[in-house]
Amino acid sequence: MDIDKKVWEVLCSEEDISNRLKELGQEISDAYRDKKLYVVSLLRGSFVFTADLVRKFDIPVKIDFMTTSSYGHGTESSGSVKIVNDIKENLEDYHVLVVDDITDSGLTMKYVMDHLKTKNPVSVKCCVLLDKPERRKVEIDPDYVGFTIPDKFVVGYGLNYGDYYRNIPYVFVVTDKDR
Ligand SMILES: O=P(O)(O)OC[C@H]1O[C@H](OP(=O)(O)OP(=O)(O)O)[C@H](O)[C@@H]1O
Ligand SMILES: Nc1nc2[nH]cnc2c(=O)[nH]1
Repeated sequence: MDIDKKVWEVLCSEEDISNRLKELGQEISDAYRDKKLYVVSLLRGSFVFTADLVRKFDIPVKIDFMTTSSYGHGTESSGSVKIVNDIKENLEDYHVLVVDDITDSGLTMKYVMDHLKTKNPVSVKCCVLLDKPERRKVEIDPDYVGFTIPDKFVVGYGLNYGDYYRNIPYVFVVTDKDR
């Protein structure tokens, strides 16, 4: 895909995202009030979403990061998820909320949640900004979803294309100029 020969179509604007994050932040705060919450954010894609989401919480929270990788520079999952960097903290006694930018095939989230369960937390749930259920290869139904989106490769707000565009403050899809 040569991105210069494409049209950018905004799918979730900055305003859409900001409004939805306020709702999600409240919902999650209410669900975990008086519980010990540990957010585990999956780098690299979720760094923008996590930073904005946790600032909407009105409860205390611990935050750590794992680096996972399965797409490389392409638009299709390699099918195998790598944990490039694991978290160091002991999760016993904590309710874990895994935060990621997108669930597509579901392979990353399933793999990470199964991995974190071996660390004996009280519970493991997940929150994703974008859910693309049409693409699922494994059974997973995210607990908190910002937006359910169609089967399109999306970019921006943390999501990359060829290692670029993560800093664009909204989510967009790329389509052919002559469409
Ligand atoms: O549901 P899946 O098909 O597994 O896809 C979702 C994963 O793909 C992307 O990560 P990627 O492996 O591209 O690494 P990145 O976070 O560095 O962008 C994205 O950030 C999710 O973690
Ligand atoms: N940038 C990007 N990464 C992904 N990883 C899984 N699905 C997607 C997607 O639609 N866009």
